[in-house]
Amino acid sequence: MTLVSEIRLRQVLDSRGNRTVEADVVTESGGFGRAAAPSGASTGEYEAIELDPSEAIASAREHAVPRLEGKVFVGDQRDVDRTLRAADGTDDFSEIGANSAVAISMAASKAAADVTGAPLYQHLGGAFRGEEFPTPLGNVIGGGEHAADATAIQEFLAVPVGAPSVQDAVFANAAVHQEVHDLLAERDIAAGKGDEGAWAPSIEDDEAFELMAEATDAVADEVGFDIKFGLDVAGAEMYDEDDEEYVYRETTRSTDEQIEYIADLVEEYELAYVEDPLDEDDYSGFAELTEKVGDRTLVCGDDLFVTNVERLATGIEQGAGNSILVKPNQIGTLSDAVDAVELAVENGYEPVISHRSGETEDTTIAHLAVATGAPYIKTGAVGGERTAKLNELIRIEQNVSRL
Ligand SMILES: O=C(O)[C@@H](CO)OP(=O)(O)O
Ligand SMILES: [Mg+2]
Repeated sequence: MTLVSEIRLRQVLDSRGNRTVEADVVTESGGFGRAAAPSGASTGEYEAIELDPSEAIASAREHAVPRLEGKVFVGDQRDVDRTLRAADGTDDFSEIGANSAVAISMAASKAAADVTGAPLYQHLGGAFRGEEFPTPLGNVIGGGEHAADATAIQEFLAVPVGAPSVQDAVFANAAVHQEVHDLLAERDIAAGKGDEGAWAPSIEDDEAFELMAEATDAVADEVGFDIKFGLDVAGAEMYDEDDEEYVYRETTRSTDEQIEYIADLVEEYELAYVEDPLDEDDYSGFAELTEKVGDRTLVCGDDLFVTNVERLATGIEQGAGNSILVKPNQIGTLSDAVDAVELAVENGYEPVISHRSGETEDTTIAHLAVATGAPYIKTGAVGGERTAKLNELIRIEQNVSRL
């Protein structure tokens, strides 16, 4: 075991051109790891706190770095993460920032993997990992908080359920993205891209459903395996608390109507996945929808659970959802993220390891997905910061990844 000898923190750019925290961790034996914090736009109310990167760095240098350097063994991830929590001293990382915490936590894991010479997924998951791979959920049409004047539903995601390999799955999602572009062009609909590289046309959700159905069918015919699709509704972003209704482009829906609407969509389009169909406080709405369609589709909590075991435990108690989105920066450390995966799996909830809308070229989540044997990963379909993770999965599948 080797001690952390030095932690360097700096500001770098994320995919939106915003500043974010990058950490380097160096060990006494010369191991090295580097990681950067991603950042959300449709952030949940109960997420750990992201500070302005310069404040996060200053605070981490004052409170966390002195407790880690020369004191903590880099391979003891739980101790690294416990030390970050103790240095912060709050429940939500509001002192050093979840952005500093997650960058240091992930960089430490990479430094530890470097020391042992193992790929990161093996360091995190053990010698027998690397046989099971997640199905990638690929965002191909989107709007909500990720693009102005586009669909009300935040993400329409291709789900290549029948793909024989990660590589086939990743290529299929990119092909669906391309097919949607061609269908939009045929209909003379102009579209730029949203924050995650999905097409962001100014269309009603109904039309997006048609496009997704057509595009996934066309690509499935070409590749010869089944491709379904799913949604991130990002319900909390469309919920108007005063009027107690969900606000779409041209219409509004009460909670009951929203549950009915989503259940009908699951039926009509055989949706494989529905994330945040309801507001982040609505455990009972989630439970009602799960009761209706949970045997046919994944009902996933993102803003509902925020990768937090306490919130997940409440959901499990109430039967709210059957799946959890896992974003390390939402909770602050890798240990916390793994705890959420483990609690989910023990209770029959499917974990989906996820990127943020603001990303970097960091590939930690690809390794985390393989390390935990997660059945799904959500990390976009195209765009350098998205393909960084997807291409890393392809390399891991070929067993040629390092860091
Ligand atoms: O809502 C989400 O699931 C994410 C990622 O797609 O978006 P953001 O990072 O903006 O919260
Ligand atoms: Mg979401």
